[in-house]
Amino acid sequence: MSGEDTIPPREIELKLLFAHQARALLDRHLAATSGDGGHRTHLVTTYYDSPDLSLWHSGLSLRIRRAGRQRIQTLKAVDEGNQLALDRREWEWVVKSDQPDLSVLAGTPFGPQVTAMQEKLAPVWVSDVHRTTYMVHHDGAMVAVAIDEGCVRAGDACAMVRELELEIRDGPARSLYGLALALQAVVPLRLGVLAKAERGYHLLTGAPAAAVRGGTPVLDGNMTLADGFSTLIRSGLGTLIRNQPAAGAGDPEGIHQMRVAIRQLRTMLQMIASGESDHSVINLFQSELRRIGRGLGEARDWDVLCLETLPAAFSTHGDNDLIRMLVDAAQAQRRVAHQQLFQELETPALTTLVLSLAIWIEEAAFPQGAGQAVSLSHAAPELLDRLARKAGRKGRHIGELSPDERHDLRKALKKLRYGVTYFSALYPSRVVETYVRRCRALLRHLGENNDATVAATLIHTLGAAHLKLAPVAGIFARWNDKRQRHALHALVSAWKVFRDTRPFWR
Ligand SMILES: O=P(O)(O)OP(=O)(O)OP(=O)(O)O
Repeated sequence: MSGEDTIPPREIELKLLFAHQARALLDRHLAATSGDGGHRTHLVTTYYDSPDLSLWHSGLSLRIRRAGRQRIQTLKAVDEGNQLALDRREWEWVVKSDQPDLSVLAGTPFGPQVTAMQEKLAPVWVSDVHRTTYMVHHDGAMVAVAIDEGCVRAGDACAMVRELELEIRDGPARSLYGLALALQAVVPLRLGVLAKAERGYHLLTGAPAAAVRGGTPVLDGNMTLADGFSTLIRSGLGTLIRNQPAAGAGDPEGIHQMRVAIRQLRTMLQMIASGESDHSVINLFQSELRRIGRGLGEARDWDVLCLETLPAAFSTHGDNDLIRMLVDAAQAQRRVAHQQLFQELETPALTTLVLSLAIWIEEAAFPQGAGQAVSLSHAAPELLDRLARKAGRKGRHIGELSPDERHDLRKALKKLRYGVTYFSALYPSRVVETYVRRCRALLRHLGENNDATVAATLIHTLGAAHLKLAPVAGIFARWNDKRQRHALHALVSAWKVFRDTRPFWR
């Protein structure tokens, strides 16, 4: 590739993780599929940056790779998208030494920025992998399938690498998903999202994998409804998978973001289903999303109790043995919920679901019937009306709703808020903002209510398992009832304001 290209060269690849014992089977399968024994190389790649890692912080990685006698310098602009596959701008040059040659960067948009740091650049981490590459034809595409085994090193720290990289060489990028799913049928695989440079960064700094907030893709009113749904689902799948490392490390925000992504995906599938007569495929996706969402939900409930509710409930009580016992018992249950979640995330089920959903939308298995070909701006009012009507129905007699009915209202309102946010670019921002602000206020009070209801159930479970905790569970119950009464009061007022807000899409 040349640094002079006006269209930046891109690298689009999907990473998959596999277990050690799957290696031999993978090689046999790929050798049979590609019709050759694979090409083996030993790649030692040194990444360069300044002591304060400014290249990394500005989304760049600069490296020199030794493969045999050859040295290749690569500049990659870190993927900022939110898709399943990593999609990065990449420039490569053959160079003569192990020192970066910055003169060649002049043809890239980052030349001046990197050159200004010339004096400061030094090796920061190294990836050392044995790679076997197979060229595989799949569904009209040519894909380089590389099996990498080795490690990433930073100082004395080292992390094992065992991954499969599927890189599109020719043909549509969506073929990566189909190939990944085909390989998934041969050996259990899990989607991986950390580039080797990212692993080096975590090793060097000790920073854990961070949660990623799912952005809302901006939709254009001229897009078809089907394209709008595809864009949203792609983005939801990206958020789901990209939070897996943080969630798998027990980061509450990673777990939270995965749960939010599941809810959003379910909302979109429900919107798609509303225009279709055959729901069988959508129902399958929904039930798997619901199942995985349940594990995330349980872990999230214990997180909220331990990290927010209990500290707030006992903030004025000082040190007390029974309170400590209650907190310890809650923490123990939280660990159990996390363990169950980690086990689930270690299975290939999430990867299978995500790849199948990606294929379903990319390969137009995605339903195009019942008005999905109309423009978004044409379809949005009807869709939003439907969501608003449902929320309106569930909010009637708000002051008298049971906890379950309030929960239903909360779910309906969340769907409405997602819908409003997705289509917000189609309307003037001022009117959208007022509507969203009021909807959010309502959801906040419903959330407080829900937290109180969930907390009461969880504390009841702990109290039943440890009878000694009865007095402290009683103190908690009084505090919890009081905050729930406040939240209910605020909810009724917020509902009246929201109910009188004009739907901006009409
Ligand atoms: O060989 P590449 O360019 O795919 O790069 P890599 O060493 O596999 O690193 P990354 O994890 O960034 O794809």
